[in-house]
Amino acid sequence: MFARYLVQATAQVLQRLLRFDGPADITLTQFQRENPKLGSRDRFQIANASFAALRFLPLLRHMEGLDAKSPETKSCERLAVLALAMDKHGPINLPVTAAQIAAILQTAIDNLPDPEQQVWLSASMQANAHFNEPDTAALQHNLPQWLAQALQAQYGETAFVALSHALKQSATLDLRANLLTHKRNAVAKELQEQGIECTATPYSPWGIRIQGKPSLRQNPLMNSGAIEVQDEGSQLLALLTGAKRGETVVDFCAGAGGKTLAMGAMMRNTGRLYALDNSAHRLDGLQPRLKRSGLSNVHTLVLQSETDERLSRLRGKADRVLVDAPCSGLGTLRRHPELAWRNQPASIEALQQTQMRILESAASLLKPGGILVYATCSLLEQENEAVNRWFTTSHAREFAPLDWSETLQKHDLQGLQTSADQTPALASNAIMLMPHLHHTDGFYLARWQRAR
Ligand SMILES: C[S@@+](CC[C@H](N)C(=O)[O-])C[C@H]1O[C@@H](n2cnc3c(N)ncnc32)[C@H](O)[C@@H]1O
Repeated sequence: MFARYLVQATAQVLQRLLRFDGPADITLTQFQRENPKLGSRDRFQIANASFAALRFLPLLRHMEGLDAKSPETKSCERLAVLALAMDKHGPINLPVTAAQIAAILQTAIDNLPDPEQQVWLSASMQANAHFNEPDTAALQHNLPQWLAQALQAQYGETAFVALSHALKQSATLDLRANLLTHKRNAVAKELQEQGIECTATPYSPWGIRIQGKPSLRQNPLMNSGAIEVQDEGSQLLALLTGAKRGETVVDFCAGAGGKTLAMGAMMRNTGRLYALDNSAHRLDGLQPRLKRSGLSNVHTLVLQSETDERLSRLRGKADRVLVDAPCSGLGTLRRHPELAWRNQPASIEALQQTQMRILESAASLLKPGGILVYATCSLLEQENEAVNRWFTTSHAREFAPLDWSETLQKHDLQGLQTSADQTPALASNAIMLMPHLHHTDGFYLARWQRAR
């Protein structure tokens, strides 16, 4: 049976999450901090149920929504019961069937702390017995209509179904071994000796995939800088920049430095690596990680804007520039399911303008022959291929699109190349990492070389 306090706590979290005014993981951490008496099992259940609710919101609303006029608190309690039941029921197989819905509702009935709710749940069960599968596209993909339409048009029906299913799964916990100071095998062995099951990631030469979600916060390997939590896709993005010893490399949108740290290790702590961002708060997050990493070749700079005049010092100097652009983050729905609901078509248009402005300024930092990499964790053509086309056309005299085949071959990563039935046809200088194909977050990468 679900304890009454557990339903209430989950409902309180949902009430905050459904305002869609911030990242879900931060809201959840904040709630946990405010409620220190919750045990670790409760925290785990609340987190799982809340994420299930964000992933399957239309489905839960459909199951709950027979009495749509119920006040917000009551509605959140109902959603909490359903989300806890969904989590207890186990993975949802898409397409959702009437039998699956009935099983979730039955789990809810069987575990109710409050018998009053049985009336509502029984009514829901009866109504859902007439659930008409072909009429419920939105309940199958559980995405906002505008987003589902955009992805369907871009990827085609088969790939869209596989992709939307993959986006509903919870992401694996991936680590990057810090090859500056450690060997991947040695780190993996130490984790195993601690009782943490893990394997090497399929593509990244630095990656370790953990089974389950053990807490690593106090782990000595973390404290010593031997490991960083980083999705395999992010690791590959850093790898594919090709950063080398002795080079001048700019990470234009460094944030808390996930890719900066990986590129610093690739450069073997030589050369100069600039970590830039317009958010001081995000760059602050890099400092403790830098300390642990053993890197001393990183220089951070908080930008006023992408055209900050202090950038003139770097103009024409860089061998490589990475633009890990601010984007919708729709490729990361496995870990940030709220982004499906926080983004809107108008916000995508605004993002595209920012992406172009940043790319324009970042390109000016390259020396002749230097390489520019543009990346997003978006799945939308507007933030990816459209920006690529714009840059290629508007800078045709100075920047040549550079395809990826040589680099993929060098790292034995030909498996990353997708065919036209898996992703939309991509420009010759672009590749995508996809949750349903590569089991990473979704990433788009394009690159160009500056004329010599
Ligand atoms: C996708 S995130 C980068 C993530 C980071 N590279 C990592 O690996 O953790 C995009 C970053 O771009 C930064 N940003 C947004 N607008 C910017 C601008 N105009 N100039 C520079 N950075 C900007 C954001 O603060 C954010 O940290």
